Amino acid sequence: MRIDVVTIFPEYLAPLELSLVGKARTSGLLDLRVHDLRTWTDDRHRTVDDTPFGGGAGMVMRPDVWGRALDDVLTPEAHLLVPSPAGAPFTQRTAETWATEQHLVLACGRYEGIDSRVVEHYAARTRVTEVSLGDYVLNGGEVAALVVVEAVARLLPGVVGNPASLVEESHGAAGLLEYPVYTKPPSWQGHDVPEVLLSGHHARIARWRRDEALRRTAARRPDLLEALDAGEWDRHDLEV
Ligand SMILES: COC(=O)c1ccnc(N)c1
Repeated sequence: MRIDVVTIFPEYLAPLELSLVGKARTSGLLDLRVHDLRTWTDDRHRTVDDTPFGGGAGMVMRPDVWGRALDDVLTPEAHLLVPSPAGAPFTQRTAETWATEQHLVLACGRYEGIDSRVVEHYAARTRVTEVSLGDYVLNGGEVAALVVVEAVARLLPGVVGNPASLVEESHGAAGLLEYPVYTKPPSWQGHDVPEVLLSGHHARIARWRRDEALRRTAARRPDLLEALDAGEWDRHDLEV
């Protein structure tokens, strides 16, 4: 998979040289390219913004600079992603879908955002999605780009050592939050690991984990349970 990120702060994306995503780039599993938007400016001051039509505070990113950048970076198979608080919610399901794409391009806005004609222009010739991480505002799209790239890249075959570890995560296939995890020592600060996990009885352990996932989800994210097909579980499961 190829991912391009266009930003005025390329160094914001430096963490993607580390750990699993960094290894995926080195191994060639992920072709990640980070571009400085100022490459496509046309003046001595390398200007990327201007005052907003209609007045108001702040500055807006210019369409001409973004147009030259995206014309260079986009390919026919690209999906253009624009992080924005006004975007569609980014979820694990979104990450799973985007992990099957050939080419993602992330356009990171700053200031008050990118001139709206940029999305309008490219929506007529490629797939464009404005994407939101949640109901809050950031100073720019770069942090959102880090999240999207990590959430997608880790799903690419070969990136995570043991694919089985992707199955039982929060928001995974079962649509539940993940169960609590423990390691040595069996007792720590007076807290003991649940006995069942030391029993070696795999069926009981699996049942305990499912019950804990259901209990946590019901307590913290009842909205996720509403989304589950009612036939897949019964509320009496929680009164064990
Ligand atoms: C400038 O971008 C944002 O503020 C942003 C991007 C993605 N998700 C958000 N919740 C905010």
